[in-house]
Amino acid sequence: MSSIEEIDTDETYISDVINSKKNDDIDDIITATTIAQKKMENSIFEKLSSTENGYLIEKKKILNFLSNGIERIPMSHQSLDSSKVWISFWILNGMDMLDSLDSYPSISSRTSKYLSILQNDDNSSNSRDNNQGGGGFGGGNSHTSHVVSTFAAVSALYVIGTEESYKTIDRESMYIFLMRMKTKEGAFTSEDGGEYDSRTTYCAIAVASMLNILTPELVRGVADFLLSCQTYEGGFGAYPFNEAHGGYTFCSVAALSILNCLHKIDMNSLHRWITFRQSNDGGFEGRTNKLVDTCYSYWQGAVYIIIQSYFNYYKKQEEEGNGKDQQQEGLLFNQSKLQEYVIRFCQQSDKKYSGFSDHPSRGKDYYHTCYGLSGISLSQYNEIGKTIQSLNTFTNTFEQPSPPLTKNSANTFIISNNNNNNNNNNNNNNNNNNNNNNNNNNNNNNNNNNNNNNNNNNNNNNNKEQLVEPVHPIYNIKLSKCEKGLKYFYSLNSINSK
Ligand SMILES: CC(C)=CCC/C(C)=C/CC/C(C)=C/COP(=O)(O)OP(=O)(O)O
Ligand SMILES: [Zn+2]
Repeated sequence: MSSIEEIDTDETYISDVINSKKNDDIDDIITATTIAQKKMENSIFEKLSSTENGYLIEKKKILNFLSNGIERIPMSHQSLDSSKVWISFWILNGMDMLDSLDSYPSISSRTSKYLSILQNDDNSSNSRDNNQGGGGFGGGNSHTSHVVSTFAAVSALYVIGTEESYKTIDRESMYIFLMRMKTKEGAFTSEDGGEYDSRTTYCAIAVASMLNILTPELVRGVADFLLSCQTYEGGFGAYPFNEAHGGYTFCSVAALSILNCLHKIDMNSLHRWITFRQSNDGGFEGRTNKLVDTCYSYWQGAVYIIIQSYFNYYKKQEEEGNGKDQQQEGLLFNQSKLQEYVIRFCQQSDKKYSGFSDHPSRGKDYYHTCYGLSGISLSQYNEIGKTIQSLNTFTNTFEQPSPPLTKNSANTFIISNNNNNNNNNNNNNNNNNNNNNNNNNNNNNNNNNNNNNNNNNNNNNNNKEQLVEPVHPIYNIKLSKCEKGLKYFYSLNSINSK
């Protein structure tokens, strides 16, 4: 994850940039971010001129990196002790997206057992009114429960997808825990006495929906809280009046989708905001005028899919009314450029290992490797939105999940060298993102992106081994594992809410 402090602002470089400043135009104002952006563009130019980095996902080496991490976490990660559960999820999910986890049954079983140790399921002193007690998962050994760690643990157990992993979860104590986290504002706190925001609220709602404990009592007031986080820019902040941010926009929009409340969002303003978040580098930025980062390939990418799925839902109804068949188009962002950013610029490989970094000149890590793969996956399946329409609660079909997309049935989109030539040309016309919200001329973005995608569509079916498994945009879990888990938990009795 990036922050201003992480940006290397060496003084010679800054003075070079300042000296090259020609006039007082507002676009020439120099900040830490504009300098970091310039540096990033330079490292992209270097990668473009070197033959080293190609367009292929180095699946075997990524698998080496991930499977090695489950055995031994490097010393550099020791500060992430409270994120052990997250590291488990990033690694397992990465392996699963490469369709390899199930060939390592011992890893799955050992991780299930490990995660069960992190669960605080002792409810002996619990009532829904007191503010201490059990339920949920902690982030590391002997840690108290945290809603975000709980989401990671439940997701990891879903990814493992065995009876052993499902049975690890104590739904009764989980429900008590989540109800205890609920605030009068309709949000959920992170832990007893902790902070609340759209991220902790998404985690609670996602967990409850995955475990079939999403009761009316639990969801009351939640949509209103999330809706109040939408900003004048169109994206969502962590809480009301906070700056719009990709991570929190994902949380709000994904949770509102689970709650079947997408129609209450100012969708045109959200769509406009997110359209400006794909930069000329191909990657997504999280906020206006900030750097692109690999992890937003998922956080923002998923929101694009949800928006598209929402628009398609209404379009479909309209077209069915007119007796027309629904045409499947490309996605609403430039799929080719996104894949190029992640694979060509942010894949960091040596002889044995490979993974993704946030920016082109940085080292790989498990977090960006997981979300890089998720983002690639979302951009490879043009019909993903159709699947979530039946998996999500537009039609309240949690009880009857539809068959997942498979590699064979999907209309896929994989980057190749040929695509890149097209893209370079398109990119000149496609003034995709000036990071400037005042620039209404850029409203043609989507058309350009769609044209670009459509030009490239189905050009590349010769390279199916470059596909990453399709993931669910709302849960970031492989569709087949999502369906399996939902079927299991929705075959159990729903929770007794009072
Ligand atoms: C389910 C779950 C846990 C969701 C979390 C979603 C979330 C909040 C993701 C944001 C991750 C991120 C790159 C933060 C950096 O913010 P920054 O302000 O340092 O970076 P910026 O410059 O890109 O804005
Ligand atoms: Zn990141």
